[in-house]
Amino acid sequence: MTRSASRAGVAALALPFRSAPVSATIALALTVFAGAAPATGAWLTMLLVNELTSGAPSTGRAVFLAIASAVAGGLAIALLYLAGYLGEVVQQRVTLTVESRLFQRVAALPGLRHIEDPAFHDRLRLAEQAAQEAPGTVSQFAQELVRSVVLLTSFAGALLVVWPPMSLLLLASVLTAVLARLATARREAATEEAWVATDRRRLFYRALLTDVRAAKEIRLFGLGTLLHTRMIDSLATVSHARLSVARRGALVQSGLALLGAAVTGVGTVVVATNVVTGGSSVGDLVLFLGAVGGVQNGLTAVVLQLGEASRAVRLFGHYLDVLDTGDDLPPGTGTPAPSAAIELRDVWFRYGEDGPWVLQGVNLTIPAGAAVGLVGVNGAGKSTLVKLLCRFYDPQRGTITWGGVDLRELDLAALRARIGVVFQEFMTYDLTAAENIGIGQVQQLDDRSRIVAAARAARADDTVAALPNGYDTVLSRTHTDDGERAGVTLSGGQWQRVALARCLMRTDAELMVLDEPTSGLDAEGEHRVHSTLLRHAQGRTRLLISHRMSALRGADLIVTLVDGRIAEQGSHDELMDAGGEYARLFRLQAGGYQDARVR
Ligand SMILES: Nc1ncnc2c1ncn2[C@@H]1O[C@H](COP(=O)(O)OP(=O)(O)OP(=O)(O)O)[C@@H](O)[C@H]1O
Repeated sequence: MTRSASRAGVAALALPFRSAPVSATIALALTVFAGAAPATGAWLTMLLVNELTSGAPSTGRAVFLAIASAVAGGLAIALLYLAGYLGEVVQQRVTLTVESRLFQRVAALPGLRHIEDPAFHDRLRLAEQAAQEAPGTVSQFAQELVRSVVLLTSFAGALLVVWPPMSLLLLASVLTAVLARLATARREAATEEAWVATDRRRLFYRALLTDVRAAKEIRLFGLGTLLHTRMIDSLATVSHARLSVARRGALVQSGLALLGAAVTGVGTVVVATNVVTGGSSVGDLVLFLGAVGGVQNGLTAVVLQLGEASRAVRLFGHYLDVLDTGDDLPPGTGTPAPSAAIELRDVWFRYGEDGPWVLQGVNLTIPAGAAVGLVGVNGAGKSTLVKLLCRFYDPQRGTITWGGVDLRELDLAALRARIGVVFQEFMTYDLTAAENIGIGQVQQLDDRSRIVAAARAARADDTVAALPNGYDTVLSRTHTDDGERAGVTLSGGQWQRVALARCLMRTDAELMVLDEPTSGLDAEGEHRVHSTLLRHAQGRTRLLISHRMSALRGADLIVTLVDGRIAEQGSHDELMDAGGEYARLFRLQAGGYQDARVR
């Protein structure tokens, strides 16, 4: 076993004892008792048979032995059931621990690198599966092993007394079975690893088929059959791979079972012949058959569990890997200075090591308290720049400073607490309206007056107040609230106002970023948002991204981004006079509104 496999094995084995120490220990003790019970029963049966065939049997002894043998059998079964229940208790506690630790790690990842990495998602899926299974499987194996060791020790004496070579024959057949099962387990684990991406695709198609947001397109474009076919094809591919490994394993195991039966046959013939020649008693034959049956059943169970455990241990390594995943951004500890300018100096950024540069040597000063408009065609790099300001990634070259301090040196939570953003792809949460707004400042989630104030500032108050249950209405088509009342959903523009209200919950934020904040709003709504922002964000630094050029006209500074480079910057008038990219885009849009009847 490699070092990492033994580490995974020990960790998986320790998990039940860490999660539920008392239940796990009692379950183990009960299993040990249950392991000794069949051998005790077999000894008692042998004594009973010998008593009955002794020539002068005693009724009292025979009755005692019969009752004792029945009690031993009953006790063995009762103990197993009890151990089974405790095993379930342990399993539930392990599930809690595993889910909690796994998703605590995911939730604490500071940047977006891991969460955007398909390999990380593959590992996470394997980790979740394995961490659910492995502790139960490994501890079952450990219990089975303990039970079998007790059982084997108690039967070994019997086999050695009746026909010693039988022990060696059984040992040889068991070793072969163990090796074969381990090889199958390795193949099973490798198959899961090889096909996890396909399995995730299946889950993706399945989720799409039930996704309310995708439902309209799926129906209009008639995508149901396509998605269903792809989902089933993925499932069939994975099933086929699993079955082929299982088939090979079953063939090998049946061959080995036949070998075991042949060994038993040889032993039985030898002992039966001894009984005929008077070398052994009938009781000896009964004991021998009980011992061989007991040993073979016990060992078969152990070998099967061993296979499960070794497969689970290998996959459990992925769980440990996820827990060990390093932060995708090095931590900083500095405190941001209040009311300071943000400076980008020769910032170069690309998403992947081989990918194209998205930002190419950006130099920009965002003065404290200014309203800065960012303009550029699709894909120019505007949203990427916002993500760097929130430090979701670090630039490959150059620096971004706030108050003269590199963002990398600032405490990440403190940095992000200073920023309020309405992202271009903002979230619509299946939560209540109040929660949808309140999570903008999660410490104030229960502060209804603050939530209402934010909604008013974003002009979302009337809409929310008119909902069937006001601020407590669940904004969802697929979830009900605690009182089983169906949720409702908002229009695109109404959602946008709720997202804006969420951002405005951050009354202390020094930087407000609005990435396309008004694209879903009607003309009147857009005008209101801008006047709201002027009022509520006065004195704060504002970065506004919009394709509606008129929305940025009043900004203190307008910056044009072309292919990840700053092409020009200045006020609206300066840029119009310069006649560059900004003036071109502005005229293009303004031209669309010219109509002889409009003055
Ligand atoms: N997470 C990502 N991983 C890889 N590439 C990305 C990612 N996000 C954006 N890109 C790429 O970076 C480039 C710039 O995208 P960005 O979203 O910054 O543009 P934008 O100026 O905001 O465009 P738009 O006006 O369409 O919103 C695009 O080519 C895009 O494909």
